[in-house]
Amino acid sequence: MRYGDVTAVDGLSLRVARGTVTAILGPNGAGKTTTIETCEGFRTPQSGTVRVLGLDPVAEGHLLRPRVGVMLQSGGAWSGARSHEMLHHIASLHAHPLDVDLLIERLDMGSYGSTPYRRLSGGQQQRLSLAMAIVGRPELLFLDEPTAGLDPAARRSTWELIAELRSSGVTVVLTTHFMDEAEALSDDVHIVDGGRVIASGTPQALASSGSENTVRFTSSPGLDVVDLMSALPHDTKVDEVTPGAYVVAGAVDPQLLATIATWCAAQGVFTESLLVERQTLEDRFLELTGKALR
Ligand SMILES: Nc1ncnc2c1ncn2[C@@H]1O[C@H](COP(=O)(O)OP(=O)(O)OP(=O)(O)O)[C@@H](O)[C@H]1O
Repeated sequence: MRYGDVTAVDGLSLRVARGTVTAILGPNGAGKTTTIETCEGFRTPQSGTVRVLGLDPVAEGHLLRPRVGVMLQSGGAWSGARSHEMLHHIASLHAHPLDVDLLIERLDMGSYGSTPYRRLSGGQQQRLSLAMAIVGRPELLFLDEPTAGLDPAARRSTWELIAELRSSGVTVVLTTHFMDEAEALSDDVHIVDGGRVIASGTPQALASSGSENTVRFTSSPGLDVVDLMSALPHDTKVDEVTPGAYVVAGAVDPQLLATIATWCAAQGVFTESLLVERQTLEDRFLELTGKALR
């Protein structure tokens, strides 16, 4: 998929099994939204093949649309429409919609039913978009960053809803920047970078597929991680995940720990709480892409 001179997705290949939750992870600009919008039929790829429920999403979009629910990253609703009107309208377009009032109650949307879409908070817009995506009882659901901007309670309840949909046989494809979300929800994870899938597997298999251990330490914020990387063996990645909290991913051995401590000493700073841990999915993502997720 190209936008003018920009190649957004190139040779990306993935398959989603029915009745599963698949998470597409990747740094900003990796091509996740482009991939998902191509599967939804909103974009026509210049080359390659896309089949969704066995159908061509562009040429056979009219057959696909009644069977698929879509939650876009933003927008997707008329700015002046009131949220309950929107939901009733979308429901009326489907043959066997969910009970709208029950859905409003389930998603805790009762208090802002008559508020126009443009006046809703970001989180409320997200809830409405999710409701619009599922009200038609889709067989397949595309969710582009479904929990971005949600408070922790709303995020948890969205996770519960996605798990319930999966239990009832719905296939879900979602993009996310949250590793815990991918780990908690998905059967399969595809890590995308530079428009390609660079790793795939279950969250557990992916986490354990890289270097066995990872090193975490805390020190002064803003250390020069590029300089630290140059002191460490080739292929070792270092990232400051939050100010003063560092993660080192690579082949961990006693010499590596000594080098980190020596390098910190040369900067005149302490290495505090130096820990060797098993790799998480987030560490593996960092190792593969060289980029922190958020
Ligand atoms: N409408 C567009 N016109 C031109 N370039 C675009 C357009 N949409 C996306 N791109 C480019 O295509 C590439 C992939 O973008 P895409 O939105 O698919 O990434 P993403 O993985 O979803 O990113 P994010 O996590 O930031 O949402 C980026 O380089 C982006 O700048």
